[in-house]
Amino acid sequence: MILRLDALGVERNGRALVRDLSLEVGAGQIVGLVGPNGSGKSTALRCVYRALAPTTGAVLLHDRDLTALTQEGGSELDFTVAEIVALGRAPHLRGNQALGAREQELCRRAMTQLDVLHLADRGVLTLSGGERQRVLAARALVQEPEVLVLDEPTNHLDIRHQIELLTLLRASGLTVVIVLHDLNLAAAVCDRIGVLAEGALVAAGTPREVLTARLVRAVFGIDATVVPHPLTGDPQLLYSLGAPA
Ligand SMILES: Nc1ncnc2c1ncn2[C@@H]1O[C@H](COP(=O)(O)OP(=O)(O)OP(=O)(O)O)[C@@H](O)[C@H]1O
Repeated sequence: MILRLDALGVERNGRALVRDLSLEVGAGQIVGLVGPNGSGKSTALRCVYRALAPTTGAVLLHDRDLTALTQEGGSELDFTVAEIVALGRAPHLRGNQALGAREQELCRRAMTQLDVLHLADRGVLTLSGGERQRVLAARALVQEPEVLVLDEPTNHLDIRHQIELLTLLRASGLTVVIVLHDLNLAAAVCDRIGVLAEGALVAAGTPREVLTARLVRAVFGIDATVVPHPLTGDPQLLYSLGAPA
């Protein structure tokens, strides 16, 4: 087990934002967190990438408590796209060492994969939401991280770029923890899904085990018809709007 959330709890102002959350992420797995707005997904992820210290419990990377490790900060002021992506290599370089040929090739490949190479010399502050999101994904990829933690990485992306990003994640073999709102995309990309409601894990398992009409009704309060995807067999949810008044 690479990553383990062990009875994680986060409290703020006497309110439990995350309660007793335990979840395991195996090597090479893509584990999704889904749930309604405000259910604690981002708060849980913040504990994983150490932006937030849990009130109780722990996040363990290879059985080592992450809160004991140092935190690296990052700022994204007015850098160019190429500079931001290159910053992803910083943890692998010594001091002010410049990027070598292999490093530059890695950055170039990631920018090509995320379709931002043509933006290499643009300032990040001038980008659209989706372009910026893709630049941040390219930076994450060039880090060659042991665990990639992504909070709604498809936010702002058009459907082609959503599919391309998730396809890339699948092909990367990386261990990924990802928050997604789109349950159909979550079903397609995740090996396992954890469902949060009011800060607590209410279901966890494969997409097929978890994404049932009953669970969607109970957690999201909506009716959905769940059908197997005709090509992949993944559960897919069909929604219909209420009848017009
Ligand atoms: N620092 C904080 N102080 C007080 N309340 C907070 C703080 N951070 C988050 N919250 C509250 O905790 C709850 C969970 O927030 P969180 O961002 O984890 O939800 P989420 O599941 O990621 O939601 P969304 O789907 O809307 O992105 C929300 O009600 C939010 O308002």
